[in-house]
Formats: sequence, structure tokens, C-alpha cells
Amino acid sequence: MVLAENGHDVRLWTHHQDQADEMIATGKNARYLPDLQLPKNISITSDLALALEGAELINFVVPTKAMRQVASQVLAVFQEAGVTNLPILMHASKGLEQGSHLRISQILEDVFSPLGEAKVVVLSGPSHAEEVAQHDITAITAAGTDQVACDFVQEVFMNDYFRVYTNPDIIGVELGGSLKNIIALGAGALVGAGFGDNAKAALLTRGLAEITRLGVTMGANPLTFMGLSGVGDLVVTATSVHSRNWRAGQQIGQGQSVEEVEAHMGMVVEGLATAVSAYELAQEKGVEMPITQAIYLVIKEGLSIKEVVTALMTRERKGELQFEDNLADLF
Ligand SMILES: NC(=O)c1ccc[n+]([C@@H]2O[C@H](COP(=O)([O-])OP(=O)(O)OC[C@H]3O[C@@H](n4cnc5c(N)ncnc54)[C@H](O)[C@@H]3O)[C@@H](O)[C@H]2O)c1
Ligand SMILES: O=P(O)(O)OC[C@H](O)CO
Repeated sequence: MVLAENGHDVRLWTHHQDQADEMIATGKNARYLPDLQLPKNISITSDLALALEGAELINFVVPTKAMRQVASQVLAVFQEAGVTNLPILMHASKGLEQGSHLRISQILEDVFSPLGEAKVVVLSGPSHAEEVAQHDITAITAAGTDQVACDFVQEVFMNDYFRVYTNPDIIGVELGGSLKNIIALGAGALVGAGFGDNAKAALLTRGLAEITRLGVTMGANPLTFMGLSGVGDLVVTATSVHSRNWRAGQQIGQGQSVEEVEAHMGMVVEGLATAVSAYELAQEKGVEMPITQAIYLVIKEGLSIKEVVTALMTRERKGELQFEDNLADLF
């Protein structure tokens, strides 16, 4: 909707034929934004080849677990059409691939490698779709290693209610956006289990510390986690009723099983799968992530929120900074 309102011709592809038919007939997206009329310059189709023809920018926004499959479908269309020059590939999804622990841009680079080196940009930051669609003020980050591609994404998306900053640190931006969902689940779980504001503040702060710890190990710039895609997205997701991750956490904190919560949400709760991937990645890299581990134990071993909170609070004593730390050495 932002792109269309900025005057660009947009093609919206869905794999559900009936959803496409309904949107074409009504001009509305009844399932996601029932009260809003879609701009007229969005054409809707379930024909992927039609959606891709001549596109300058492709935006992938399917759940992480569907990303490789959908990207492979796009590759097949390109190969069939004899495309040799890849358009800019962009995504706005937040997660790590199960098993490989790859970031989304790495999945896209991998899938499209038969056609050469892909220019991938991620658009990530504090942004609930419901609020963007109503023109509420949003500021977000376009990150990638190709500056021209990032500038292009910034240019086409920016307007007076949607402000885009560029950032070359795609590792940090993708990890910030993915890992905050684990902490948002935890924040909802604390509320569901009856804990208060002190607990929430402690979780967000120590959550950001462990996100940064894994991020820096993976090659990110620590300052990215102080930005929109780091602390910004953490705050919006961990404190908002719009957040699926927060709501899922709240229900788990109230005693519902993970399976029940996932089945009833009707939309992806990325933090559940990301907690497992991030825990495995942290183990592999030898990075301490106690909150992620706690959420992992709730998901995989069925521990209750109260049990993991007690375990977190009674861990060995620590320093927030070390007495021998030099501020200049921290970054
Ligand atoms: N909703 C938001 O406000 C928001 C904001 C920023 C980022 N994100 C991220 O965007 C991604 C998608 O989130 P969403 O809220 O749109 O989730 P969603 O569960 O609503 O799924 C998005 C779309 O993907 C489609 N889809 C699912 N599996 C598919 C497959 N195998 N093939 C083709 N299409 C498939 C669904 O039908 C749906 O139309 C997530 O990674 C999420 O973290 C969402
Ligand atoms: O609804 P959630 O929890 O998937 O969060 C949506 C976005 O990531 C917020 O920026």
C-alpha cells in the first residue's frame, strides 16, 4: 500500500486463488485489513509469472519457513523466461531458517545463485502493518551491502508517514528483527503469568544484551542494535497488542500449550521457530543466551514460565559491565 500510494505500479501475488478473487472483486483484503480500500494501482494475481514480469523490485514477505520454497518458485519462473539480470530482491520477513540457521538474505542469495550475485535489501524495524496501512508514523531501516539497492528501496518507500533510513549492516538488521521476536514472546509470557513492569524492563534490557552478544559474534555492528531494527523493533513488538509474538507469549504465560497457541493464531508467530534456531546457533557458537534458552525450554521441554523465570533469577551472580572493561573496548 505504501508503494502504491507513492505512485508505483504494484503487483500483489498470493498463492490462494480464492483470496485473489475476493480481493479483486471487493478491492479489500478482508482477512488482514477489512476496513481499508486497497489503492487502485495494486493489481492482484495468483499467477506468479504475471506478477514478476518486468519487475524492478521483488518484495518477499512470506513467513520464514516458506521463504526458500517461494524464492525457488520465483527462480523457476525467471529461468523459464530466460531472465539473466536479477531485479533487486527485497524482503521484510523476520526469522532464521530452521536447520541451517541462515538469515533470509542468505537464503535468497543461495536460491538465486544460479543467476549470479543477488542484490538483497531487508526492510526491517518497528512496523506493525495495521498501523502503516492507516498512515500512522513509521520509521524503518533498509539494509544491504549494495548502497545503490538500499538507496532505491529508501527512495521508493519514503513519504511523509513512512521514513526509511539506510544501513550497510544487513547482518545486524536481520538478526535484530528476528531475535526480538523471542524477547517479545517472553514479554507477553511475563504479563500472562502475572509479573509486572520491573520484570518486563529487565527482560527487554537483558534481552537486548543477548541479542547484541549473538549479533556481534555473527559479524554485526553493535550500534545497529541501538537503532530502529534493534531496540526500536524490540520495544514495538514487546509492548504492543498488535504483536502476534507478544500475544502468543501472553497465552503461553496463562497456561495454554505452545501447540494450542500456534494453531489458533492464524498468522505466523516467528518467535517460536526463531527461539529454537537461535538457541541452536548460540550453542554452536558458544554464545550465552539465557533468555532464549528459557523460551527454548518452554517450547521444547514444556517447562512453565514460572519455572524458567526462577531459573533465570537464581543463576550465578554477574556484572552488567566488568570492572576491568574499557568503554572504548566494548565496541
Ligand atoms: N505483520 C506485520 O506487521 C509484520 C511487520 C514486519 C515484519 N513482518 C514479517 O513478515 C513476515 C510475514 O508476516 P505476516 O504477518 O504477513 O504473516 P502471515 O502469516 O500473515 O503470512 C503472510 C502471507 O504469506 C502467505 N504464505 C504462507 N505460506 C506460504 C507459502 N508456502 N507460499 C506462499 N505464500 C505463503 C500467507 O498466506 C499470507 O498471505 C514474517 O516474517 C513477519 O515477521 C510482519
Ligand atoms: O506481530 P509480530 O509479533 O510478528 O511483529 C510484527 C513486526 O515484526 C513488528 O515490527
